Amino acid sequence: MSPKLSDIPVFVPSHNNVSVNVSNVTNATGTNSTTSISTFNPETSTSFTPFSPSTPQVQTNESNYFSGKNGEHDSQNQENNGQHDPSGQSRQQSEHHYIEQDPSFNEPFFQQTNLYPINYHLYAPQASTPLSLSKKKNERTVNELFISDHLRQEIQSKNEECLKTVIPSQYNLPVHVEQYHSLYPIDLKYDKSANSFGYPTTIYKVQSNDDGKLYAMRRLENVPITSEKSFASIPKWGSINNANMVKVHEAFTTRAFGDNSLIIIYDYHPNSSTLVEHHFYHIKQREPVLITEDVLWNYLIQLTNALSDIHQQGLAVRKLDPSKIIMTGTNRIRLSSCALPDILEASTEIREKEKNGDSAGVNISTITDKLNSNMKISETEPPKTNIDKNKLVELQKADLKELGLLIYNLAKTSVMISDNTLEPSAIISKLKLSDFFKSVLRFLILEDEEGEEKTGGITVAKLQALIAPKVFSNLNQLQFATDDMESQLSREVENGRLVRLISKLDLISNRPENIKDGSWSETGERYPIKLFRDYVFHQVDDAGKPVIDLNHVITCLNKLDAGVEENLLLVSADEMSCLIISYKTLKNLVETCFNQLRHR
Ligand SMILES: Nc1ncnc2c1ncn2[C@@H]1O[C@H](COP(=O)(O)OP(=O)(O)OP(=O)(O)O)[C@@H](O)[C@H]1O
Repeated sequence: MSPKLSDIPVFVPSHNNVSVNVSNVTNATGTNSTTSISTFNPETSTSFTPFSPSTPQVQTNESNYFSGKNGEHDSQNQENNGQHDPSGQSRQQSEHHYIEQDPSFNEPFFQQTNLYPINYHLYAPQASTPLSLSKKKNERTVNELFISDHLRQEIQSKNEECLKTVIPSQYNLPVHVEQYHSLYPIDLKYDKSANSFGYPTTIYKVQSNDDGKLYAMRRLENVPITSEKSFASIPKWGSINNANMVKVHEAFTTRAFGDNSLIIIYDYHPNSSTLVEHHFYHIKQREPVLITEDVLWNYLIQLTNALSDIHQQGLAVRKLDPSKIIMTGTNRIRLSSCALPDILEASTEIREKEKNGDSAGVNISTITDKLNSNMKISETEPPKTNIDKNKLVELQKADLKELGLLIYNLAKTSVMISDNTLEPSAIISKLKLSDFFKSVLRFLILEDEEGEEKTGGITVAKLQALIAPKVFSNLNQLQFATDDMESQLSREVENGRLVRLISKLDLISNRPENIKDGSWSETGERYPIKLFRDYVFHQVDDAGKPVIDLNHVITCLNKLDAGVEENLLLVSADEMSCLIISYKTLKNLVETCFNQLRHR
């Protein structure tokens, strides 16, 4: 049986009782009471002595005053609000406990924080199957209050990747290469394949000592670069900011690895995978992703976007290989080794000229000397690029053809082709793709010499015009994705607000330096804050089990942060004292106490 509100002994400040009508305090039985009752008034009460009569005035009958709907909780939580029940009578437990939705998860949500690897769902365990929850329209699950689990997991594992380190000596790595330190081999297979560029290649996550940021350092071993003219295109590459290209920062040679390594510094994109890894390998228990027409359109549009900027800068990619395109987020791809083919080709040309007695080259020691004196090649006066115009046009056409071949090869994986003698045109006809897509593929890879003479050949501009209708639907999806991200962000903004509030509450309550005299948290303005903290975080049910209900915590903290007029009933753990106070008053108290703390 629930007690009547009028039976509850009321907190009496040491002076100046203010009588209020408590009609807006919902009592334990859910009916409104109009009993006249004293409220706590911090302005008139500077010190508070907890009311502890020798005979408890609180009726400890079989259910206490938190046992029913009390106006502070939604209908889901009303059974979770029991504080310590001296009678020991147990009450049916709430079905909506935050933890208990997952039977395998027996620990309270904060108890697994130091386990490794990180449990990404620690912050808000996933409801077993959200679809099976029959919720009312106004009801929310815990998951809906936070950033989605999938996105959080993705961001956290990226952050984790950023923090990874190895001991340099274990991997035979230099402690630093120029201003870049904390080298971490990204490709943990540590496989130094020479397939792509003809030189063994490794890629490291590094940190710059200049700006503290992380970068990806690609190293090619033993590259015979003899002139800084090999780096002539780097400033141009560095000036390109394109969403589908990994930004190039600088290039130099170094002897830090004990050889003559060529180094290129790129933006670092944690947890990325190459298209080959993404579509053809099982990595980290992830299934290879199926290549559908939507995926192909998506790649075609993004790569066209990258080529467009690169060609406009008077450059060519020269290498459009699926192992040199990385997936840096959901459906987001980037060209990952730009500038490298330019450097290698320029250095070969220079070496050829040197062999033929041309003095265009500069000795490698000159470059290393410059590097040793901290002079970066990307910062020097850029030597003139000497790709002639006709060659550039040819290279750019080759880029588009390579793009066509890349998409064609990816598309081909979706059909079984037993006859190896089939021409590409016949294979394209067999593909289970729309006619529109097939016509774009034909345009890219089957444009014959004759057609080229008539039309001037393929260019990015022509490709852009051809795929324009698809670009708009892609744009539409992108904008939806941005909307989704924004709504996720707005939820986290709310959570950030609550973290600040919890920090304030914790800074104010139970300060160890004041425990001896008990004068800080136990009396005056701090007392209601302490009781509120217990009310939010330290409730126990009738069986003495802690009530772990995140909904209750968030609801109360939100009301406190908003400073709503609603009153709530706070009871001390020994049930000797209780008080009625509004969230608004509590909010002011928290602010006052926090400011006092700052000026102590
Ligand atoms: N800028 C970057 N930031 C973060 N990771 C990257 C970056 N560029 C590449 N990677 C990652 O580094 C790994 C190795 O890339 P790499 O380009 O060497 O591919 P690969 O398949 O090893 O090719 P190769 O056979 O040429 O060595 C891949 O997992 C790729 O996702």
